[in-house]
Amino acid sequence: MLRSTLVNTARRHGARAATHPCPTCTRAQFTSASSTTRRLPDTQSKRYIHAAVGLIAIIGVYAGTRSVIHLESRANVNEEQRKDIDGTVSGAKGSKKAGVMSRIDPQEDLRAEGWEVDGSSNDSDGYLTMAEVASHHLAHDAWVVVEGKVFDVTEFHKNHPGGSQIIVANAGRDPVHPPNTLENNLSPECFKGLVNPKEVEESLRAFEAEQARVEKARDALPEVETMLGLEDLEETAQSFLAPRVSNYYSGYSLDGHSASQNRSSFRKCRLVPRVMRDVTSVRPQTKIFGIPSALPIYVSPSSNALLGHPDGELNIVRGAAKTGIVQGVSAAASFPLTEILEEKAKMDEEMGNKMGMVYQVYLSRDREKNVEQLQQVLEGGCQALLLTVDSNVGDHRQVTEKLKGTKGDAEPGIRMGPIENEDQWHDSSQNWDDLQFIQKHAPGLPIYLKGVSHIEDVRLAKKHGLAGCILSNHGGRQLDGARTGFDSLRSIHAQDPQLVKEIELYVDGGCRRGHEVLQALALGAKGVGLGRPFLWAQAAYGEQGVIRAVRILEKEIATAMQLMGVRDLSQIKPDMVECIQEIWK
Ligand SMILES: Cc1cc2nc3c(=O)[nH]c(=O)nc-3n(C[C@H](O)[C@H](O)[C@H](O)COP(=O)(O)O)c2cc1C
Repeated sequence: MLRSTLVNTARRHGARAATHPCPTCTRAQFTSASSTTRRLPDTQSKRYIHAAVGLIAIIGVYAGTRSVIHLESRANVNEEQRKDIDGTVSGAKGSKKAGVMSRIDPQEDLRAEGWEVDGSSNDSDGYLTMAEVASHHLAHDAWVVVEGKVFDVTEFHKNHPGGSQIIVANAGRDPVHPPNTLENNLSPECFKGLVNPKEVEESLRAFEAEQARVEKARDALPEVETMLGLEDLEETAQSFLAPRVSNYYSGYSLDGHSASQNRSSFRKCRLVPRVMRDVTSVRPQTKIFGIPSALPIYVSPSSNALLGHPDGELNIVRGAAKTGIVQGVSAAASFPLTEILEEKAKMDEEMGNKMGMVYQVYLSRDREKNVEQLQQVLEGGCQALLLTVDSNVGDHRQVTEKLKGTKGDAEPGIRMGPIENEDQWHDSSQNWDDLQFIQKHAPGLPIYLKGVSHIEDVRLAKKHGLAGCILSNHGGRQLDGARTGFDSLRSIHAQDPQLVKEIELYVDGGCRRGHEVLQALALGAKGVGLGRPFLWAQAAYGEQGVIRAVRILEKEIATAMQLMGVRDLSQIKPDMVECIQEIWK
């Protein structure tokens, strides 16, 4: 009976969970060959996988301390399943369905299935309470609940491909995780026991209510055509997304100095247009990372698009393909790379044209993980590699660590423990010698270093035969106080204008207007990356939001080109931008 409760709960997380698993645990599975894993018994596993309830599972990372959310659609629940589900619910609430609450040892079934149950329980029915689970919320003592099962993830989180913090941030709670992902990567000893189904049901209900609210709010949004600037898209998305999602997207490290300066650094420049030139038609086309692009912009790789919208990164694939811009896919994307590539293949066919896609990687402490990843990237046909080098340790987003214990978040009062940098996907030993390893395992792929600030590092990148650098402070999400990408470009251009011509430079961080793109181009950048704007756009309007964001920028870029008196991007010269000390308010 208990098992049926669990299975029914799992059914509610069924079919799409199998195809849209937790991004981070997808990558855990991707690397699971070498780890000690314990699969669910076959029968149970099959029932989970074949369950027909539509689920869109989202595991979200929210700024620094990260959160897990799944969106579930019950639209395709058939009558039989609905009875099952409702029966489970009413059973859990003490209905006439006998058994669920009256078991002496609810863990017996699980033992029979081969789980090691240590007999932990602290309520009269033999279950663990959520209060008990909540007391294990620190990096060195971390439990999570998945489908009513409690796991000790203290050791596991250190190797979690999506980073340690996502697990630690969810320690002590039920992150409403899809079945057959996290638990498949845990050894039997990690299993601690079961949570009372009543409590599991309550958390699902709260989750469903929140999902219904978001869906309703999204349906009531103004037409996408009313969005006139990128900031409209951001405001619109923020108006209805859950605080933890907004907070994750807008999040920054420590005091947010770098994040706010990203925006303001563009205001330290004035454009100096040329006049009386025929600019009846302008050509904003260029190459980004060596790939033809309709505009001198690209989607900067940003994790967890699924947090904001059930189609997540797939929205960006479609929007980028339809508008002809290059998409940077994050190593921490919510969808597995295979699914993103499948969507790309569909779009390539539909558009009769190969869209541009590049993949972002972090160096793992376990290089074997990178080898598998790079193989997938090569086989999948990504056209360049962005190696993010500004994240050799995990981020420190105090603002969201605080949110973890505030109203609207799951368990008031819970705070993160001391930050422990044990995360395998941030390697503080990374250095220039590692480039050989990447070059060896990604033969033929142009490599760009993402997150460079210092001119000497640009010179070293050139010396090591890299295709280019992205001047960036990671959207202000890593080293707070780090110089902005645009300021780095200004400084490097001022010190060594020749260098800017000898290696491709890109900029990201804070760019929100077409004329700002031109400012960067005037100082020698090949293009500008935008991160948050595409996350907000897809969160609010899905694919249409991404298309709208690109159209807004296209119009702004084309108009700015006309007003600057340039017909194509090669006509934008350094003397057309003047940098000043004061910041325009
Ligand atoms: C929510 C979010 C997630 C991000 N995830 C990644 C990532 O996985 N890898 C990476 O290299 N950069 C990541 N970034 C940084 C972006 O690629 C980019 O550097 C930054 O967002 C640019 O600033 P902007 O958002 O102001 O345009 C992320 C940024 C945000 C906002």
